[in-house]
Amino acid sequence: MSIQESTQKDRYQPLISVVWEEDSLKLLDQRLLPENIIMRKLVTPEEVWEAIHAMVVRGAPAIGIAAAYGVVLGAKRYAGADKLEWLQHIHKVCAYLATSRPTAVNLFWALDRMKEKASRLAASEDGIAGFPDALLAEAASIQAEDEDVCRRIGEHALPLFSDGMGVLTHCNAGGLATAKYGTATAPMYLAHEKGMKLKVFADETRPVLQGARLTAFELQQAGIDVTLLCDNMAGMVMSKGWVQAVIVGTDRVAANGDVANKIGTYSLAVLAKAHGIPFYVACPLSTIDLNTESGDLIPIEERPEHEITEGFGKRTAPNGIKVYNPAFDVTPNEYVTAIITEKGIVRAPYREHLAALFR
Ligand SMILES: CSC[C@@H](O)[C@@H](O)C(=O)COP(=O)(O)O
Repeated sequence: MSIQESTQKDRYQPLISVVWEEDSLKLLDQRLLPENIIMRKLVTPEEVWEAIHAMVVRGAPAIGIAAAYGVVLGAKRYAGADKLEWLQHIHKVCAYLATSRPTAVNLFWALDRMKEKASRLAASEDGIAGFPDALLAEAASIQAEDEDVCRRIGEHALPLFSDGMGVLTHCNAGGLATAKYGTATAPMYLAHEKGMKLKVFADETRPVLQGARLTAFELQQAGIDVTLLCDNMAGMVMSKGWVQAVIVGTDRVAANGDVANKIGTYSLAVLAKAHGIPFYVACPLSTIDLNTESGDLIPIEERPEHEITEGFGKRTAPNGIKVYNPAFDVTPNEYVTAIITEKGIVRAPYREHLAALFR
């Protein structure tokens, strides 16, 4: 991957993870946070593929946004004048970007949207010269809409919280994973804006540490009360009565309400149920996949073993040890108290109520 680096000298807040600037895509390298704030400049779809695969950009909505801009970069390569050929070229670029990560359905959703836009352009009377700009406008809309959607998720979720509540979250479903606000963190930001004080507990989130490196970082930067926990401390903290709600994001919700999210989410949901604590999932409609009937059909990414054996930059396991490293797990719908979307709060029976959101 040939990625050019440019360092942001001044810290700004909130950090925006995906930026289109001067005909190129700039991604905040989330692997390097919180120590280094580095934007990487990408100019080809291959670089975007690698950035998604290597988790330079991560989090379901941000992956979708980055991929949409990847299609724009791919479109620039077509030099011919044949509309059908151009459309075939766009389909090829989309099919390629779709192989970068398997679980977050937002990736496929965003690529489908780019393909639909390309089909409309190809069928129009417009000249092919204007197509790249039209595709860029579509990618920019995906990003702008995500910011609005996340804010609306926050507005719907806010009444579930009250001053002084302890709220536990896992992984990073924050501003860094979206255009802004995040999904699970949106009510935290909105509560903060309104002067409501929540006590947030952020799970460290082994093995990649999105909770420690990203959630703890972005909430702390925003001035929100956040306490970092190792994943195996959640039960103890719940048993002390410090947590009144769990809220997480998701990479894909199946038609029956089963939820795929960062590995460790399922254990949290079971713990929450055992302690009588509501377990909320916050996501945009673009994360709900009615074409996947149930959670067991969601493709779960397996990641390299070094994330576990050398996760802290130092070998912490014997050489040659067998390793299992699924990046996500599936929480069965019976553990999910509610799913909070931009269209409102959905409760069981999920199959019926999720389908109604799309009518
Ligand atoms: C709003 S982001 C929702 C999910 O994508 C998030 O919770 C998550 O599991 C991200 O996993 P990651 O592997 O870091 O991409």
